[in-house]
Amino acid sequence: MKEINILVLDDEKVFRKEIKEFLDGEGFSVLTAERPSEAFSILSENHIDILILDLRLPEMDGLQVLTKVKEEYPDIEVIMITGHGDMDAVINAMRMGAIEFFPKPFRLLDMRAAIQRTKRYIALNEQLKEINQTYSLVSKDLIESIGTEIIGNSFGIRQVVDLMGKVAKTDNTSVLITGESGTGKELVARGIHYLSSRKKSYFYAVNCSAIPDTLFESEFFGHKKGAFTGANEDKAGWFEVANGGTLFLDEVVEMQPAMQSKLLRVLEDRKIRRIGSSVDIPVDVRIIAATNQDINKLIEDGKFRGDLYYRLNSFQIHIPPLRERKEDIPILFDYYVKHISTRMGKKINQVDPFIVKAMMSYNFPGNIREMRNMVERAIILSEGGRLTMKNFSGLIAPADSTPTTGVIGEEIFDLDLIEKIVIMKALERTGYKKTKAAQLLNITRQALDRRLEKYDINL
Ligand SMILES: Nc1ncnc2c1ncn2[C@@H]1O[C@H](COP(=O)(O)OP(=O)(O)OP(=O)(O)O)[C@@H](O)[C@H]1O
Repeated sequence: MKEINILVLDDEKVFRKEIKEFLDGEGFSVLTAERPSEAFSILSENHIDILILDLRLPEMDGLQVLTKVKEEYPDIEVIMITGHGDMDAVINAMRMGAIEFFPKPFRLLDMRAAIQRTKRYIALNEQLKEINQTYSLVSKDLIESIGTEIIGNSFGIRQVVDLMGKVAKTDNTSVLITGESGTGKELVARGIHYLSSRKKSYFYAVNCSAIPDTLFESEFFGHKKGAFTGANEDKAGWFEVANGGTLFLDEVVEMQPAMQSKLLRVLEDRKIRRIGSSVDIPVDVRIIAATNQDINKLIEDGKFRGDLYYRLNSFQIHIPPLRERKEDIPILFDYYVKHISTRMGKKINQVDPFIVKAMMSYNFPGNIREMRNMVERAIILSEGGRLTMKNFSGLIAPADSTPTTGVIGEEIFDLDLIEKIVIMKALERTGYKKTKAAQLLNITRQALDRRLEKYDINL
């Protein structure tokens, strides 16, 4: 742990001397100040981790000093020293972010224990900050808005984040985000919204595959009371709700052809009309659409309108699958282990290096979502602070972690291991559809289930 620098601000000379001698003797580096002005000049020139602050001071009181310190040096932890009967001030100080308080007189040993606690807290905070800064490609503000970080270091993901920032500078340009399931399409869409001038209005996400055909039109455009049976009152549609903001259309290719035409018209005219109404309502919405399907093929097959595609595709962002940016795998793994274990309050201090090795040769059909779920499950299963291959049942141990029996060099002779590898390959090829995988393996579905159980492969 790094050295801790302490500043003591107290107008009592004897107290300053006594506490400095004691804390120096405990190995801390200690500076002292008699008045707030002196303390602020020390703070401006030195790195201080902990401020021990008396409540009653000349020039300004301790609470005012606390407010100023928290504003100007938010990372400094403050331990308040109070007199007896200052309970209101203590409550205020704690509310304003003081970490501990001590009524005078107190035992120096108790102060040492409080500093040790604060030291551990500072170390934990720095660790968290490190996690947050490591390979996060977006700013702290954006992380707060979109609710998570965008982690990675590959050319592919850097390019995605770069395009996200560029298109966010435009106001109306429609965006089409393509990429397999779990690659982060919604995350990128949120990023565009919160980086853009529309960030103060709604980001409204709609999963087009989840809306029954009969409800599509009223959900998007709203309706007037009495427009159809069940329309008991006037209702705004999503275009109106998201007015001024961004409408994210996930799985856009699932829209019925009639709705596709209506969406195209809105994109062209920038106005909508509620069902049953004759009044046009202007809408100012950026559309971000996403799909994990081959949209060109759907156009060829007549399932998606080419003209709508060209309209949506003013700007395209393709997110490559995780298997095509393998250098992100160790980074994401590291991030999720730290992040999830901290969230669960479960300490992981030993990680089997074969896990990342196995992940590097795994295809991740479910991309980052699959990685996150895999790590979460493994941390739940882990025991004694150790993360081992046993906790990752879907992963095949790399050849050099398997027992020497059954393996010579690159060649595998262990029948069970061969069977497991072939089953995993068949599952990967068929997008983890068990019935199709069983057909490919030329066995029955029940036989596949038995083998999945035997090899402890959980899907
Ligand atoms: N680069 C990344 N860094 C950190 N987390 C990520 C990254 N990309 C995706 N995720 C996480 O992976 C999960 C899946 O992301 P998201 O829902 O955006 O994917 P999607 O492509 O929209 O999936 P689907 O096509 O199934 O809707 C989310 O929890 C998201 O936070």
